[in-house]
Amino acid sequence: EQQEKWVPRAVNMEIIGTYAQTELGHGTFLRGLETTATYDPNTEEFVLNSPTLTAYKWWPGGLAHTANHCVVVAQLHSKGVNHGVHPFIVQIRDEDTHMPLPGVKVGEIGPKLSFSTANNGFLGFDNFRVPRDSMLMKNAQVLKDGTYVKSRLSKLTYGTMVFIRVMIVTDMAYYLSVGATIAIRYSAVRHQSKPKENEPEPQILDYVTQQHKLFIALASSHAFRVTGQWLWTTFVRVNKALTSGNADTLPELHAVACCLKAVTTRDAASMVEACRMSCGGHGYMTSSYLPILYGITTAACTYEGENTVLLLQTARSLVKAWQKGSKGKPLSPTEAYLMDKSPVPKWENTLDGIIAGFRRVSAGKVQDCVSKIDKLVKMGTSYEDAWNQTSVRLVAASEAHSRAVILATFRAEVSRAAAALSPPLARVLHQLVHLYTVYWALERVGDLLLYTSIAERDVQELQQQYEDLLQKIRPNTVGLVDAFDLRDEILNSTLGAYDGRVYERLMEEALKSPLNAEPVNQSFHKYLKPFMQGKL
Ligand SMILES: CCCCCCC/C=C/C(=O)SCCNC(=O)CCNC(=O)[C@H](O)C(C)(C)COP(=O)(O)OP(=O)(O)OC[C@H]1O[C@@H](n2cnc3c(N)ncnc32)[C@H](O)[C@@H]1OP(=O)(O)O
Ligand SMILES: Cc1cc2nc3c(=O)[nH]c(=O)nc-3n(C[C@H](O)[C@H](O)[C@H](O)COP(=O)(O)OP(=O)(O)OC[C@H]3O[C@@H](n4cnc5c(N)ncnc54)[C@H](O)[C@@H]3O)c2cc1C
Repeated sequence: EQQEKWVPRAVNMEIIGTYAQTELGHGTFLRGLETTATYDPNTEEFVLNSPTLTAYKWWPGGLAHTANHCVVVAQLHSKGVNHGVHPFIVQIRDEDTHMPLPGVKVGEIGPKLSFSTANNGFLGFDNFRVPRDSMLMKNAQVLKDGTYVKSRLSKLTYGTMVFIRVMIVTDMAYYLSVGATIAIRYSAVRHQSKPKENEPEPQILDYVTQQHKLFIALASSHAFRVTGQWLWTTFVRVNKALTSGNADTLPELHAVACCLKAVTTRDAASMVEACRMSCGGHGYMTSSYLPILYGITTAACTYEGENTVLLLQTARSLVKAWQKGSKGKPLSPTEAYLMDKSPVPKWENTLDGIIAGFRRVSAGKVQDCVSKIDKLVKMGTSYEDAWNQTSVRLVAASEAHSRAVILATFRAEVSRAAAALSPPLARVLHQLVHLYTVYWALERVGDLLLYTSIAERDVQELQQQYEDLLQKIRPNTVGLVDAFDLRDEILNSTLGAYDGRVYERLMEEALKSPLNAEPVNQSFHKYLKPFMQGKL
């Protein structure tokens, strides 16, 4: 019924909404949100209120001037009882005049690192009344007399966030494809230095250090696209089960969505920054689009769940799985490897060997965390304090788990798809899987030395494998980014345009600057000249 009321109006853009959950005082700790929705049975309305400054909603995208409705997450009070946070759909602006409704205080939060077009806003309520059916009642309900009917599963309130986190993994694949396209095309056009005096300046793409900076971004885009597809399929399956009342697989989805969102956003932000730096000074130009792209990707490390908090959510699941498995109980498919108690096998410098190695690392880290927590608790430390004292290791265990999931998924999905591909295409994609896997083995060689039987000669061989792969991928690099098929209008970059006219585009953009409208800028007469004449 509520969907019939609201969805058609949202689809035809009569309703422009945003998701107003975060407040000035709380973004992570949802149970600490202060906005209240108090039910009045006499009028069958909820009274929304922002009792403090920190209760003001702060951040929602489009809230300042675009949205005329929003989903507000508030503490639901009925018959004198606080039933916790629940979502409400609330009209905040007049649909004709767009004026804020009486009792609504709304505005823009100010300049940010990026997302300058998102008009993120603040929102406060002063005893603002909304009808009872504003409460989104799919999970929990409030009856006309104020009786609260609890959700069959309180965690379903958090469901929106799982959906967006699942989408973010695929978003990161896209952003990395943009960054890699810009930086690799620029690196094919840019010539610099003379390592061989009797030869012309080479393409900077031929410097192996440049390949080291950029090819991992290219490979990660494919890894995250493939992992994002797998995660979406998992989400659809879990959601289907939820619809029929079965929530058994929700905890596993929540855990894997948390760590994949955290790891893919952090990797995307750091790799886009590497793409920017690989373009030298021109990468620092706004017209290159790389600074803006960095601002977009680094924001994802914070929104939809701050990365550390999410990694700790996954760690919570891994510790619980370890404890469950230690009692002989079955584990979820993505965590089942934690109970592999077989002896550490001889190390193999193969994809399967490395993936198995990362699973050993994750399981070993989880076991170390459980042991440390148990030891602290036995010494009289509270579980909460023991958890906090172990949290750096817990985050690392979560990251290792996430990497094992990405490595295994990337390899499995490309192997499965390869049969339907032309041999040359299959070969190139396998090279990207190989590069991605060996890159992370070398990045985390310390962990592999701690938890597997990898030896020094294996590491040396992996380093050589990696350098050989850079050489093999080089000839196909520009073709691989062209294959993303990103139009110039989408890339929005002087460095990444398909025609490679980098210098002409840089100059064209520079000349558009208002500061070039006149040969002597007015600042000379207002400030420089008086200063030079000692009058300032
Ligand atoms: C193109 C670009 C577009 C950009 C758009 C950007 C839009 C951005 C929007 C936003 O940022 S919206 C706001 C996002 N905010 C968050 O994600 C908040 C993050 N915080 C939390 O999720 C929670 O605070 C917390 C981390 C879960 C901790 O809260 P709490 O202490 O109440 O919970 P716990 O005791 O840790 O866990 C309770 C229980 O619930 C399970 N659980 C938690 N979250 C979920 C979930 N999302 N789905 C399913 N289950 C969840 C958790 O595992 C615990 O279960 P048990 O272990 O007790 O069984
Ligand atoms: C670009 C952008 C768009 C956004 N859009 C929206 C939106 O549309 N709607 C919306 O509701 N919100 C939105 N947000 C807000 C976003 O969801 C929050 O900023 C995010 O959830 C983090 O919460 P916080 O800002 O309170 O940070 P905090 O939680 O205060 O984090 C600060 C630090 O504390 C640490 N910390 C917090 N809790 C723990 C813990 N339990 N254990 C260990 N460390 C901890 C964190 O790791 C972090 O280092 C947006 C934010 C950004 C940047």
